[in-house]
Amino acid sequence: MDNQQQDYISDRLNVLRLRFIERLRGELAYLSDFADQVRKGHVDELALNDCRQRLHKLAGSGGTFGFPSLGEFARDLEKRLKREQKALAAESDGQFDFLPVDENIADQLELLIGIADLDNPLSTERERSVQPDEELVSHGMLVRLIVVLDATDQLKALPDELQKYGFSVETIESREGVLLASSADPCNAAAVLCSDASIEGVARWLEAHPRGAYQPPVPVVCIGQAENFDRRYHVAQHGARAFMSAPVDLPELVERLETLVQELAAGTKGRVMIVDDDRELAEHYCLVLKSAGIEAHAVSDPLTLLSELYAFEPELLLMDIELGAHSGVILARMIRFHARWLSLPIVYLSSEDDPERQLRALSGGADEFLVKPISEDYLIRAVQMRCHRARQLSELMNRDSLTRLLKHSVIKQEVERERQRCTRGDYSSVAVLLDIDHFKQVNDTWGHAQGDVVIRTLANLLRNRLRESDAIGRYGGEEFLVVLPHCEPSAALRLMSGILESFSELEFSSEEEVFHVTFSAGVAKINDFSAGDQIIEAADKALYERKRNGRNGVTLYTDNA
Ligand SMILES: Nc1nc2c(ncn2[C@@H]2O[C@H](COP(=O)(O)OP(=O)(O)OP(=O)(O)O)[C@@H](O)[C@H]2O)c(=O)[nH]1
Repeated sequence: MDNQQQDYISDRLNVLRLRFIERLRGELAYLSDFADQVRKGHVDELALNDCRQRLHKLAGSGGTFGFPSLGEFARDLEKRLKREQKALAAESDGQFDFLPVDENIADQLELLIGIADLDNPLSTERERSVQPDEELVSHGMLVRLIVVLDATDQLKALPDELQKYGFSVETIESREGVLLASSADPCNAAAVLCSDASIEGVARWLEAHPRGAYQPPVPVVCIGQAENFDRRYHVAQHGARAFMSAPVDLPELVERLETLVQELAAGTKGRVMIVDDDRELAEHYCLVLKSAGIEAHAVSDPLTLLSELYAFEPELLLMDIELGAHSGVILARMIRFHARWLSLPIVYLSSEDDPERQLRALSGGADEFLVKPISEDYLIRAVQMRCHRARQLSELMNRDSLTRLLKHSVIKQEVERERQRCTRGDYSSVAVLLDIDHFKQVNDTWGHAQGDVVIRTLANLLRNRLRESDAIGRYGGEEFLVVLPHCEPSAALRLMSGILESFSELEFSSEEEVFHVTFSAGVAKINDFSAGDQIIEAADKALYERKRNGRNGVTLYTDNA
């Protein structure tokens, strides 16, 4: 997010605060009038309920917009009113139009009005948070690594080797003066690689380049000979996230880097829907989350909740408990009627702070409670953590454990979904089926474990070389299926030929012997077919054709393939 967007968010937050103050004036006038009615004995059940709901809203939003004491006072008064309401209902048994509300409530309301100093809200100024540069941390795009070279030469060959896997690699010297004076900015790197001898200097260098408020530190991967506990402890103490023994096993290192890169990207992202009938508050939360790079969407009308869920597909739902005439607890139960949303984490964001009532509300189908008012910092971190966990769970369900690519059934569905999308949008998309050549021979010669390394390496290479919008799945044992939206077959052929060449150049080693592996691919234009299965069948025919005519190449499906 650039400075302009951050400024826009700050301006919008200010507008919302001013709007809240305007609304607060109206609310206070209402409460003052209500206090009069209490003194005159002119309060009925409906009015009492209305007043309690207004206090509930103030309790939730006061602190957020710079009036924390007012919020707290409103919360206490709301509880008081709730008790009063219960007692009066039991006493009157519905016999009277007006309820004999305790005059002390009127006194309390007047006190509340007195503490609301509308001209002096507390500052809710926020720090400008620095956003992760998505291009450099997310999968499918150029991932930037920094290799810190030193006299030990342990990392000398790494830059060239890592570039073959599709990483963009920058090198710098480890000598402290050079490192600190270097123009290389580690903040935008997905990882820093160094030897164990350089770890202290690297740690100091990273300290001099702190990342943004809500970003995890740049992961450091340390490579060295340190076999003993003390050395490894020293490396961990200086912040290394991974340690690998030299000489480094390249596919293992690439895999570790891939995991770190994905964790880094996943840790800061998120897709959240906020349901709150208080429009300003909902928009405020949205803006706060957006300022930290989280996608957020606000819904104020419970009637549109389900359709908005399907349209936005959130990873997390934050919902108020009292939504005017509707209850968040019942809405949570309704959401669970739909199998699609059974695993959606639902968190109540409410001013309800009574643990007993919170527990009762949770039994309705939600997972957790966050109590309003909530600080911006806490909201962002809480959402980031929960989205991260939700994504981990969904990855477990949808991803293959060996390669972390989409599972067979998921990638198959993706082909059909893309067919529908590109037909609707009238653009060209492509599906590619890839199969490793003579893979049985690889297993037979080098062993099954080495065969697994080859499969994982091709998965990593595909992840690095394809766009984030592309879908990559493990279709079978050594077979991969890729969906390339917005892509012409000619471009897919060029792209696959490039990946094919890189893959054939990679060196695998077993028992000191080096071997190379190739793959073949079949390409089909998605738009040419009326069902997903036909597309996969066509790509498979093209792949078979390729295998027949000499492997290590790409073939486009044509009617006579
Ligand atoms: N190591 C390993 N091997 C697997 C895995 N899944 C499938 N295989 C093996 O992959 C091999 C596929 O062999 P074939 O289908 O005969 O094809 P191929 O040897 O690749 O020959 P061509 O496709 O004609 O080039 C079989 O030996 C499977 O046992 C896996 O997860 N790990």
